[in-house]
Amino acid sequence: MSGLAILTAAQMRAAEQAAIASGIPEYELMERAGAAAAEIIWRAGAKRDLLVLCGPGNNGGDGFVIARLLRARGVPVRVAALGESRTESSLKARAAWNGPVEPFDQAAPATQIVDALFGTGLSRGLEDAVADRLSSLTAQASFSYAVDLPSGVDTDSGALLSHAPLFGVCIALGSLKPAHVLHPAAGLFRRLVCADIGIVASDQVHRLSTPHLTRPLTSDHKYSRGLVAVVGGSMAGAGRLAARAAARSGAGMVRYLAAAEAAAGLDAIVTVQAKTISELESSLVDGRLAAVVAGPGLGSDERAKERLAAVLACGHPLVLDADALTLLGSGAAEGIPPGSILTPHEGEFARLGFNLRGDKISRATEAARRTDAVIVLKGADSVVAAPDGRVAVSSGASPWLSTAGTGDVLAGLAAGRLAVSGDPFSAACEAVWLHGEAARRAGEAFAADDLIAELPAAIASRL
Ligand SMILES: NC(=O)C1=CN([C@@H]2O[C@H](COP(=O)(O)OP(=O)(O)OC[C@H]3O[C@@H](n4cnc5c(N)ncnc54)[C@H](O)[C@@H]3O)[C@@H](O)[C@H]2O)[C@@H](O)CC1
Ligand SMILES: Nc1ncnc2c1ncn2[C@@H]1O[C@H](COP(=O)(O)OP(=O)(O)O)[C@@H](O)[C@H]1O
Ligand SMILES: [K+]
Repeated sequence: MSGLAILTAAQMRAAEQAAIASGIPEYELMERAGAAAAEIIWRAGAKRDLLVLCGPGNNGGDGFVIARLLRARGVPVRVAALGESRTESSLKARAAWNGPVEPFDQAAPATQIVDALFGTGLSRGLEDAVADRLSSLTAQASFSYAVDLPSGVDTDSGALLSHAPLFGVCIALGSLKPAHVLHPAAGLFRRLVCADIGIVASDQVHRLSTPHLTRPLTSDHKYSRGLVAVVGGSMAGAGRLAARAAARSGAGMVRYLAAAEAAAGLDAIVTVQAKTISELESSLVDGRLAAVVAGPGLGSDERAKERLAAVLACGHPLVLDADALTLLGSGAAEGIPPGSILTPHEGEFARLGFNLRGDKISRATEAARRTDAVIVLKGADSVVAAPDGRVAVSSGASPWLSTAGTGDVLAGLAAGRLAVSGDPFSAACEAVWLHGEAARRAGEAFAADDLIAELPAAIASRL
């Protein structure tokens, strides 16, 4: 499963250098980038008047190419530059522009605006006056495009180095960058398009793509399709949400290992009384178990600790979430069975005690390496990282997911997919995608239970 590649600024520069070494001149890359962007702008805005804001580097160079090509198609184009062009290619692009260049601080608004001020070379925030003017010109335009990146964002972390407006379209050049998928930068445009300019890049880190799921075989039976156990705890509702999500994930069978007299809320789920540690231990002794979920509603007292210890000792691939992560704390680097998945949100991630700084992709990748488990670092931009360095980043999930219990649903779903395929990275990717798709189908103001009801349709859409 692989989607669009995501490259850091340094990786993008290396890929660009490799393309140049293979015989494509840098200026040719700029012409390709400008042509691809001009085509997208032409299709959206046709002959509406256009203002291109050009910065001093190659992002500005792309802007001059866009201006020239659209003017040749009959678009009334004006160009405003922020100072002189400073790179060889941008000087060439500027020289090829056959119209006037206005000073940036005096440019009048236009129906369409192109932000080609800064891209991957931005090293610090824009000056306030520049950021304010960019925002004001963008707000006054009906069509707005950010070339490569909205000016003011940090390419590798998605942080805002200065304030930036909301753009209609962001035109990523050559490949995606982390700022296209990580918040807050990923929230600065309504639509993202990636223009192919002939750069070849590894997709070790990529945008989460739509999964290809398979139907059960005629030879399948409930155990071959995957047996999931959900470890119940003191807050039974959370465990039941996980169990019911697992039951609608495509897995063959779900057992709910109850800590109290409570059924799982779906007759198809087999409730096993596992109040005592020895009951829990013996219910986990089953070679057919393909995935065990623990954490949702587990609790944080001594009993919960003992239950978690029994789970960690069982040897089956685990999905650990919520209280299990909090109880693990800094013990997460040891003792997690192979093939497991951890699904922390940022708060739980911090409690795992890795003391990692930096962008979300790097932190999740390092945590996956240290735990030898797949990490799903959740949020509006969920990062799925495998110990071998593969990463998939999901963006664009419904903000309505920020409601209680949706994480429990994700944990059960991940366990179900893990039981089906046995591959923790693809299982986690499938779960995050299906979770997002179920949310899209559930619409607005849904409860976590409603999300579960949408899972079969979400799965059906990918068969
Ligand atoms: N990497 C590639 O493969 C390609 C890159 N292209 C374009 O080139 C861009 C990168 O170009 P550059 O590396 O020249 O960088 P940028 O054009 O993003 O800007 C860097 C320039 O701005 C200055 N600068 C940085 N932060 C500033 C600030 N806050 N205020 C004032 N000046 C500041 C720097 O000193 C440098 O001169 C990409 O985003 C893309 O648009 C395309 O031309 C084609 C291919
Ligand atoms: N603003 C948001 N936009 C998109 N998805 C979100 C947002 N906030 C949370 N989510 C998703 O919702 C789920 C919440 O999980 P979690 O925080 O563990 O909640 P709970 O513990 O209540 O189940 C995660 O899958 C997360 O990625
Ligand atoms: K830009």
